[in-house]
Amino acid sequence: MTATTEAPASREEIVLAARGLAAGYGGGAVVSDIELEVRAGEVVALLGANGAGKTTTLLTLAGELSPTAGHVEVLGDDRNRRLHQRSRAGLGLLTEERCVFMQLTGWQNLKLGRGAPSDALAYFPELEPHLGKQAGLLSGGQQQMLALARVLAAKPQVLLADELSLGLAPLIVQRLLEAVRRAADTGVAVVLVEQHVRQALRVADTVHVMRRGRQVLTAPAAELRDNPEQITDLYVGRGEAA
Ligand SMILES: Nc1ncnc2c1ncn2[C@@H]1O[C@H](COP(=O)(O)OP(=O)(O)OP(=O)(O)O)[C@@H](O)[C@H]1O
Repeated sequence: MTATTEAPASREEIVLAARGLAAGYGGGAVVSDIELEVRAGEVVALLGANGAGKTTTLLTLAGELSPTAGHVEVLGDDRNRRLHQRSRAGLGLLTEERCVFMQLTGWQNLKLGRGAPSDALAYFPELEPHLGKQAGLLSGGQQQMLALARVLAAKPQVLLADELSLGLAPLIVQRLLEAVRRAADTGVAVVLVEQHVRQALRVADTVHVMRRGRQVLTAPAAELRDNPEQITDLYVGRGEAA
């Protein structure tokens, strides 16, 4: 759930940052030395092979996990806040599990959000004819659109999205990522964890590639679009600076 209690951030303002961040499970760090800045209107993609530490990083940015070192700043607040507190301040999170109430209808799902259903439908008008159905009976793509629409309708200042595209057809992935880009173009700061490298490069401004819990490349997406293999090489350690 999200809320918008802060004044909207101006472009170029850093609204989310990780400084020397380390985090993990049960006291041990599985990600370390994470340095990241996200400005209003910017889409930052976290890429990397399975197990590289993308989700762990995202959950720590959200406040689901506490840092074991370093800190996260959200909208100027560098205290170790929990997810519900960051949500109240204007952070929206979509986790890998589809954030949809399967027993409720599409409409009920939208009404449970903090934003207006009409704002949600402005992102995905194709959902409208299906909103009377129980969400559990919608397709995977429709469920994901519903989840993203509900979060975006709440007008978050920061959106963290983990593998929106998991198991979905390329055209749906494109739709979802285009909506994320549109939201960023209205000023939302976005961090996107994505497996589809080419699709991510199309919408991202900045890319961080992770390997074994560390950043191995930070670069403007535009520099990588013609050579996405450079990224997947890094997944397996090829092309990494010695
Ligand atoms: N709940 C957990 N408890 C213990 N270890 C975990 C937990 N979740 C993830 N890990 C471990 O942390 C490391 C990083 O996992 P993480 O999910 O952050 O990677 P990822 O890059 O998001 O991978 P994927 O693309 O497969 O989701 C992995 O070694 C993983 O096994």
